[in-house]
Amino acid sequence: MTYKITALPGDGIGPEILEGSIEILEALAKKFEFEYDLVTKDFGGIAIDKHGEPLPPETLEACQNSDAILLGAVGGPKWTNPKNRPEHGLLGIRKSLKLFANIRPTIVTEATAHLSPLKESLVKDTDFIIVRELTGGLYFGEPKYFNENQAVDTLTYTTEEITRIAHIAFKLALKRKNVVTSVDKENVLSSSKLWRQTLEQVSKEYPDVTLNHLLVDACSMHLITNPKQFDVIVTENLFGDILSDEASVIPGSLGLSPSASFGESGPSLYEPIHGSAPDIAGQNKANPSGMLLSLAMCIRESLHQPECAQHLENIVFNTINEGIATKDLGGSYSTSEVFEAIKKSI
Ligand SMILES: NC(=O)C1=CN([C@@H]2O[C@H](COP(=O)(O)OP(=O)(O)OC[C@H]3O[C@@H](n4cnc5c(N)ncnc54)[C@H](O)[C@@H]3O)[C@@H](O)[C@H]2O)C=CC1
Ligand SMILES: CC(C)CC(=O)C(=O)O
Ligand SMILES: [Mg+2]
Repeated sequence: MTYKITALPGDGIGPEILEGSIEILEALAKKFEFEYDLVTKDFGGIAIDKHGEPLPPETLEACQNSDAILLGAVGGPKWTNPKNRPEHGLLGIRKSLKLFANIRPTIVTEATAHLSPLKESLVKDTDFIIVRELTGGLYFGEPKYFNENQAVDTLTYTTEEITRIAHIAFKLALKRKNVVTSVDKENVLSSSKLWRQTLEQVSKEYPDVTLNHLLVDACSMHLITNPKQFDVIVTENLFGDILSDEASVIPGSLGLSPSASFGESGPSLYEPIHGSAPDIAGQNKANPSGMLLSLAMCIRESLHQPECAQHLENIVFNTINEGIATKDLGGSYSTSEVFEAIKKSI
């Protein structure tokens, strides 16, 4: 079977980390003897410049006809029109492909604990997954507008939206340590009251899984003071966005954290959790690890090559442990030097 992949490099450091990762995929496919067809499409700010919109129909169609999508990052100071921003393309693709479940893992082994700015003893053996609801909540709620005197965003969740993401979290926990921590703001938000109530309801179908609840403000503290307590964290769109950037500090850098987004069916999307990093774009300084670990998730989940995925993950961490790392991890290597070292290891 030849899998179809659409690559969306996007803006800023997006092309820098995705183009090198595509070369790594080529090398891995040769070694592990599998085939794929890859097309690259305009997306984000570059698509606004070339086609007048961040998610042109041709790009969406290519994604819809793919098994997997690899995405760099979008956005930047050049595109500030509130009605036509690169970020709208990102929300658009997630909604159009119904990618409601965003999986963001945080893993720290004995070998990688030294990379964290936090105490090694505190982070060693951390292994949790944030399951972020990705197509509801504040980013999508209507009405949404701003004028001179007032701005409105709407936070809406339905029982159906909460139920389907809850099932993802519980099923994941069954394959892990059987603990789900649901994060909300139930003390003040109506949507969080429904969230908590629905999580309790769904939990009845998973008697072997323990369900805990945390308010989001306290969770943000627990995450970096005792990250080992978590197994699966499930939360709504905005909280998951914020908590996952915070969680990226635990293994060492925002540039290290991967993600995968799934729907009920259709293509899945793989992207690092960081943005286009305009402050370092074009300088060959970006850490490509988050992109490469997202590629590994793609190879495992969409290309069904678990050995290859494991091989890539091992190489990414071995390379860093050999000291071949970018500045965000305390190293002095460029993006292209890291890619070269990884290619050699394959
Ligand atoms: N999935 C996406 O495409 C996302 C896009 N964005 C967009 O990206 C743009 C920039 O947003 P920021 O708030 O600056 O967030 P950012 O995630 O792009 O950068 C935050 C900080 O982390 C650093 N950083 C990020 N990725 C890195 C990497 N791979 N290696 C080394 N350092 C890295 C940056 O240099 C910066 O100092 C905005 O337009 C934002 O809307 C933000 C988050 C996600
Ligand atoms: C445009 C934002 C919602 C992107 C982002 O920060 C994310 O998905 O992590
Ligand atoms: Mg984010």
